[in-house]
Amino acid sequence: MAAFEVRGGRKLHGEIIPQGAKNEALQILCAVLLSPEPITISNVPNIRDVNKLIELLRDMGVKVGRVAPDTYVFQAEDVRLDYLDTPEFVAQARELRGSVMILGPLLARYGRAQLPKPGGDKIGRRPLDTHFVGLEKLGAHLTLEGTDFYRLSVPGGKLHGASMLLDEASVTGTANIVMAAVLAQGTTTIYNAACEPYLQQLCRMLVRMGAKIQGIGSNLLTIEGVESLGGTEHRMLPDMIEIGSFIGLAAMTGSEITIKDCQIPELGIIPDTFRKLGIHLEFRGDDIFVPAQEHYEISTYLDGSILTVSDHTWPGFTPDLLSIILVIATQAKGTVLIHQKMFESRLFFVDKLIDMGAQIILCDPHRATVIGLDRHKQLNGITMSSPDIRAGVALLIAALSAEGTSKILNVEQIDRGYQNIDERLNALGADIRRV
Ligand SMILES: CC(=O)N[C@H]1[C@@H](OP(=O)(O)OP(=O)(O)OC[C@H]2O[C@@H](n3ccc(=O)[nH]c3=O)[C@H](O)[C@@H]2O)O[C@H](CO)[C@@H](O)[C@@H]1O
Ligand SMILES: C=C(OP(=O)(O)O)C(=O)O
Repeated sequence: MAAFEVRGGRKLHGEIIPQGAKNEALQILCAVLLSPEPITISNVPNIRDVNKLIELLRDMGVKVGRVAPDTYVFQAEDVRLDYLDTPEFVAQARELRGSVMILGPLLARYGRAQLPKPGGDKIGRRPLDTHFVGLEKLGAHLTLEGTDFYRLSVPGGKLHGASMLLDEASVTGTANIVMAAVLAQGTTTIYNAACEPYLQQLCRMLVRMGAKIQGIGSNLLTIEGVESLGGTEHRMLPDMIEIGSFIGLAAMTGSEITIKDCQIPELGIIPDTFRKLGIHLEFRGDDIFVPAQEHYEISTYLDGSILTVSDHTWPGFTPDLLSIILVIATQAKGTVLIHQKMFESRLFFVDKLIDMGAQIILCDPHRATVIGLDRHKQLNGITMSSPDIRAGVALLIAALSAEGTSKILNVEQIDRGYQNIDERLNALGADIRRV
């Protein structure tokens, strides 16, 4: 297990370029299974989860060529369905959440698919029912083996369009159903579809491949199935969670940082949510400039009551940035209630922040009240372990702002989603050693 040794208390300075988006990449990579023609994808982040999915696709028979450090060409001409029966496949698919999105494309193109319960962050229950109910509505037949192996087949070989109202706007669930519906016979309508930018990116890529999708960006998608899809080129958006993490890092360490090429219109309410914590952000063209701020003050509601920051499906605030919001609130002036509605085990990492000296009350698994220290007292460096990808980065931010040295164990969690984070932050003046 790798660890980071972090000497805190340094001011960072300079420019940083966000990586391509992890959660977009996982959708887009699965979509290459839909066509026998070459698909070129650029701005691919070099991170564990993405590399594992690329390896999985290669092992399934997809031709993979790396034509530049961040650009790959994929061609799924001969997919080896027999690979799905091997223990190697099961082990690979279990390692990341994104593997679940091979189901839709495989069913649409080959009429069969299977998967063990996928991996990803252990942050509470992560049901897949929306995926399966949607695929069943399109005509797939699901067989469950135990509670953690799913086999799907399509009697007659071809999916059929259907109308459906999803019980929740699941991101990967919507992606799976869309990828199945684009090659189904007839028309599919998906109401209560997730509509976040990465899903819009997926839909736009599918349209360039020949799919017929209407309503992109809304929660009502209408898809007219086509016979086959062709190749295309696609460029990944910058990772909005990384952008938010850098904003948080700058605020917490009192540093001046410019985050380059953010595609600001795609960030939704993320910038304004940071502003509610009193963090100044300036848009300079497509860059976000975060000035060094000695103090930042959490706003209240108009009637003076304590602010709540909570997650919601897009266009609400993403759950993946709540851990970052929570950590930066520990050094703000004022109080905020963090309400993580979607996941029930994502706030337990606050114990580590409390050990570092932060003032936090974990009210219940979903809610934590943070009473900001307003820098009257710095956090203390400690040894801690990274429980999940976003808590891991929140702890890294805490360690970079803390007095003394911290050790963060289990940084593989951070490596799942942040590209060379130690080197990139050291280039801004941080002192992080991988040990
Ligand atoms: C690989 C990938 O893309 N992972 C992201 C994806 O996961 P993923 O697609 O797995 O997450 P889902 O959107 O399915 O659901 C997230 C959680 O929220 C709950 N839920 C969801 C929708 C809803 O309307 N109500 C509700 O309560 C679900 O039960 C689940 O517990 O989306 C999540 C929610 O943005 C992000 O945290 C993950 O980083
Ligand atoms: C929860 C996350 O990832 P995954 O769904 O891959 O576990 C995340 O990216 O914050």
